[in-house]
Amino acid sequence: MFIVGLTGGIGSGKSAAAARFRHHDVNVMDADIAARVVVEPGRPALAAITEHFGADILLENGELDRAALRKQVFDNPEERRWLEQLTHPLIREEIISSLNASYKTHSAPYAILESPLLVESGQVALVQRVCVVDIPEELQLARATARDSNSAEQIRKIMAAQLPRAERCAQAHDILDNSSSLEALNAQVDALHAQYVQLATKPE
Ligand SMILES: CC(C)(COP(=O)(O)OP(=O)(O)OC[C@H]1O[C@@H](n2cnc3c(N)ncnc32)[C@H](O)[C@@H]1O)[C@@H](O)C(=O)NCCC(=O)NCCS
Ligand SMILES: Nc1ncnc2c1ncn2[C@@H]1O[C@H](COP(=O)(O)OP(=O)(O)OP(=O)(O)O)[C@@H](O)[C@H]1O
Repeated sequence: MFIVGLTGGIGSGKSAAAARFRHHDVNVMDADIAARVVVEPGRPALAAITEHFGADILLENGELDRAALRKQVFDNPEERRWLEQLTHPLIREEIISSLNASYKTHSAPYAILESPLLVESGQVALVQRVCVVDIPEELQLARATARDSNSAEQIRKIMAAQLPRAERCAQAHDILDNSSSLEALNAQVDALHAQYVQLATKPE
């Protein structure tokens, strides 16, 4: 299966680009969803997180208190690394099984793995090509702050835990410039889609 990794920092426009790929009936697998599945109640990872951080890290209904954990890990790089060494291998397994389960459910001849940490987590090994959604960091901060309940300070901390813009772009085969309108982004996605269809169907 030809898989394109779609990455970019928080608020760069991955979901917006993914929506346009879906419009072309491309199977898009979202790593953030896999990351939520592996910490659902009953999963071993949630028990390990509760043991490490204490029962206060759970909501009354037994689910993970994501806001509480977000605060813990983005204020403290050591705790973040602890969480990542626990969850990243599980997220990777979840991505592989979801991609296998959804194989051939869409008409496009390739799939997309949408992941904010494609490079940082090593998920890049699962894909044949890397597409980066790129915007200047100030715009990233402005869009992410406008969308989320997170403060600008919190978004800055999350950005600091991700690859710097230049390093991420250096990994890219393709770059989607999302610094202007959604129409401009969509036009770039349409062009890349045509290219990916060709790449995925060309004879070996
Ligand atoms: C800390 C948690 C509980 C916060 O949950 P919350 O619902 O507030 O955020 P959500 O999961 O939707 O992530 C929002 C964005 O934060 C960024 N982000 C999340 N985890 C990380 C991380 N470890 N390092 C850098 N950025 C991250 C990404 O841009 C992501 O899109 C959660 O992000 C988490 O479990 N992170 C560790 C797992 C992970 O690395 N996930 C990223 C996908 S592989
Ligand atoms: N070209 C654009 N013009 C204006 N707003 C945009 C544009 N692209 C995306 N946005 C807005 O910016 C915010 C971030 O975009 P989006 O959710 O697609 O980013 P993301 O990379 O998926 O973020 P995250 O990693 O946090 O999930 C959203 O509110 C979205 O509507």
